[in-house]
Amino acid sequence: MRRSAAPSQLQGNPFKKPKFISPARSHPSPNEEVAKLNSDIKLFEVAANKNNFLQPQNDPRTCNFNLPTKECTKGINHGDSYREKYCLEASTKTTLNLHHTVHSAPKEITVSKGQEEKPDNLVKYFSVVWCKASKKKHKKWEGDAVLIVKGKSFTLKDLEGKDIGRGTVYKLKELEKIEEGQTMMIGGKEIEVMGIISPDDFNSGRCFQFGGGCSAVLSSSQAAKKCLSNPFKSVCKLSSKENKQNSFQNCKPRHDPYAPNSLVMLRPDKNHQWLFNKNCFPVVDVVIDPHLVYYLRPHQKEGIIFLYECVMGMRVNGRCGAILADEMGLGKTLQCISLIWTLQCQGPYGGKPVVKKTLIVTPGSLVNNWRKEFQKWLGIERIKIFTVDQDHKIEEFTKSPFYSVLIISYEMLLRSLDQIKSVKFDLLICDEGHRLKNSTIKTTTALISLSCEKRIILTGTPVQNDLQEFFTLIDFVNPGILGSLSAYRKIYEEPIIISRQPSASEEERELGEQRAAELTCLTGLFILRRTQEVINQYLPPKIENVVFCRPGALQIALYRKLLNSQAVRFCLQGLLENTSHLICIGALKKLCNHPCLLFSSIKEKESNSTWDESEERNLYEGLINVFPADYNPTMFTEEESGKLQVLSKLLAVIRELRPAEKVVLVSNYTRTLDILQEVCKRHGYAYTRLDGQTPISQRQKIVDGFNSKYSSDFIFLLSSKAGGVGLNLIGGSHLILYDIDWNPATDIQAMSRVWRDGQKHPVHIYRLLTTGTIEEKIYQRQISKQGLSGAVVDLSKTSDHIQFSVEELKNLFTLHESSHCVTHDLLDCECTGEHHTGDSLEKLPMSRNCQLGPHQQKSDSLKPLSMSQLKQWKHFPGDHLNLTDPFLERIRENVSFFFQNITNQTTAI
Ligand SMILES: Nc1ncnc2c1ncn2[C@@H]1O[C@H](COP(=O)(O)OP(=O)(O)OP(=O)(O)O)[C@@H](O)[C@H]1O
Ligand SMILES: [Mg+2]
Repeated sequence: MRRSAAPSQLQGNPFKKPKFISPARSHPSPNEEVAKLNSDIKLFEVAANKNNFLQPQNDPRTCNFNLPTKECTKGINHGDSYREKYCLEASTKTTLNLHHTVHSAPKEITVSKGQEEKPDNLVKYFSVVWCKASKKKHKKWEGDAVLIVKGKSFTLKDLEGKDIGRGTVYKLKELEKIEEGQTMMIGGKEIEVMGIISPDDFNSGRCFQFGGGCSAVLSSSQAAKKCLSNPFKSVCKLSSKENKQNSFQNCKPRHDPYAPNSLVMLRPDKNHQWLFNKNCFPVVDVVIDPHLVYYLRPHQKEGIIFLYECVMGMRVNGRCGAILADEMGLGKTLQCISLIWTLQCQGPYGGKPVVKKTLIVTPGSLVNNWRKEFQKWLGIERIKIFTVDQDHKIEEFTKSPFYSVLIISYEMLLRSLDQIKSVKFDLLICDEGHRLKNSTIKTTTALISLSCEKRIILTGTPVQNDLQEFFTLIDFVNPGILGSLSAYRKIYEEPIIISRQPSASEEERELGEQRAAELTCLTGLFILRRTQEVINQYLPPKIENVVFCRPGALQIALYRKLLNSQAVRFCLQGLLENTSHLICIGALKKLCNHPCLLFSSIKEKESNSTWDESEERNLYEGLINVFPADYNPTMFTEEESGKLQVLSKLLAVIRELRPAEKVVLVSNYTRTLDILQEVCKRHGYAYTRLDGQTPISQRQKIVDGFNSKYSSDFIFLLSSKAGGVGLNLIGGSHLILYDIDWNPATDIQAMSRVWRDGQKHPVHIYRLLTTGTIEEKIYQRQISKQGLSGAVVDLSKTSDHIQFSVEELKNLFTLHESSHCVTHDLLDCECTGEHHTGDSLEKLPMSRNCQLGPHQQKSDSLKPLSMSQLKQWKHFPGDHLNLTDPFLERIRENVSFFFQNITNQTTAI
């Protein structure tokens, strides 16, 4: 009879475990087994030589599929349904460990206890698998059970202790000679005997799913609660000598793998066992704490499985690194916390915890956010975390065995590297890890020098846009996997870059594409990126507006004067130094924010002793005369800046229409924030502020204060570059980007602070741009192809890194005074700017540039828009008659044009 695997073979049968023999010994002939394993290892080598690091899988749960080279590139962006999809496309050759088990317990089986036969000397116990008696050829074992035999009578109990059969046999002999491997019909069921259970195991209840020392049989939720309230009791406690002796018998999953919705990790295959289970411990299911599973989103469950398989070395032979590059706000923190908590209490071999100490390195402003997230999901008792700050020195952690997780900022890590090296960390997590992209920078070298093998990088920005940086990140998590840097350059980087040149031949193009596909295939095994869409359904609507604000009269006059300056003219003739254009750009940007910023700048420079020789002289000459004679920058007015006027009205209307809602106000400049702060004061708006000067230790307090429903703060002033990365500002539901950055990633980072999990209100985002000015040009650059090439996703990149041709500079240094919206003029839109309701943007394929090839380009969502996508947004001039949005209605007077897009639209906004 051919049977499909029984649950015990799939998931582990606790009472089979005492009989477990490691793969190397389980075979009747050890030599044969070794020979087989060796051939497997050779297979790996061949695969590795072909740059294929996939492991063969013998686990029946494995989904097999071939990876067609071209399709491989998609693997890097696993969608929510990737397992399912690939499983359906099953074939038999190569295998990816894209499998996990989410069980639903059979409903009809209920928990019962105390029904055991009273054991006496004649009683024997067996672990069995069973199925209903049938004459079918292909039968399927239906479950594991315990067979209790007493004289001529028998009882069959399922793993929750419930009787599923009982009776007597006619011949005593039948029951007397039961042995392992035997199949027999009993009480209308066919059974196969898997092993003998000791009376001790039966009596203690250990042979049952939930049996504890006291043989209490709990329902799954009770069991989960029990584990949670005593996190260190169960598996972790089995370290005393006495307990060790029993540990083989005691090994069972910490949580019920069969409970409804349980999240069970992949069981290690033979090769993994061969490599990592030298002590031949029984294999135990690793089950995510049901308390956490309850909260996890589907993509987060997938993410945890992915991280688990990576760090356990199950995905790539012998490599334990992973990059979780989920877009911002997808809950990378929770996924890591779930992983840490799991590995700290469980392991596949004998249930022994895999990880004792974890090191989390994160930007300073997020140190306390991590602590908060640990507390949010696990409470304060389950896991002892230590955060390093001014009041908590690292020595406290190194000297105490009490803490299992250390959270430290990158800066502090450098300062205390020696102490950190003295601790053995089993897991290293680098949050916002894109900052490790350069292997020569100190932080990266410091982290590389740590001996920890299991390494995870978390980043919200895609990592494959710069191939050099890509190598560094990959090589950090899985050292050596791409070979040496020089080989990598030759094999991948050069052909890929050449293939992207417009002048590339067909042959070069094809080669580049294939290499890119291969590289993606290879690294896709341990890089996971999901896009914002996976959580859209949990988020409220997002109303995104690009608001083109008319410049004030003083702004226009000053703008004209600046463009006529000698400095700008020289720039356009290519006559000035490399950086001169940056000074001109800087001045124009200041002016757009508010003329008083420019005024202060000029005054500052003038008072400087080097003024006469300074480059600014050519730019600022005569400018001061354009300001009114008695101009006082501290007495600035709102009318002097188009954007400030709009902002002021916007704040007023939000206050009026949504008095309970709060606003995050973002600028990249501290001086601009000063002005915005002054506006808050003048209008009596309560505010709070976080910028580069805010001490790290204060930051989380400020964030928490603002997010609290009891806070009276109306406005959160945020310098996005200084500390916006990774922050959760869900207390605010309106976000105003007061100025624009060259790098769309900076703006996207800022915008993602409010539209994230936990947000209760519809989110309104306003991006303010001054009509016809450099701000529009920067925006166009962000959304046009040119803007995407290179500087897109790197937060450290600014205009300093962007090269401009004279032609581009000419365009930058032009003021379009008569246009309502130059950006719209460029869109090639049929509408006359009257009112255009584009298709919903969600329907359109989005693109984000990536050096790894065209196949990548249609997958992401939190990305800079392209021009054609913007065209699909609703757009209309400020004087349009039927503005349905009450907020826009109130600011229209100072606005020349709007673009609007709504995500997750519902009727109530
Ligand atoms: N399953 C969930 N249910 C409810 N809230 C969640 C869930 N997962 C995450 N969150 C919350 O969502 C917010 C964003 O999560 P998190 O900070 O981990 O995002 P992230 O992926 O690290 O984003 P970023 O790249 O911006 O740092 C947090 O407040 C977190 O507590
Ligand atoms: Mg984060």
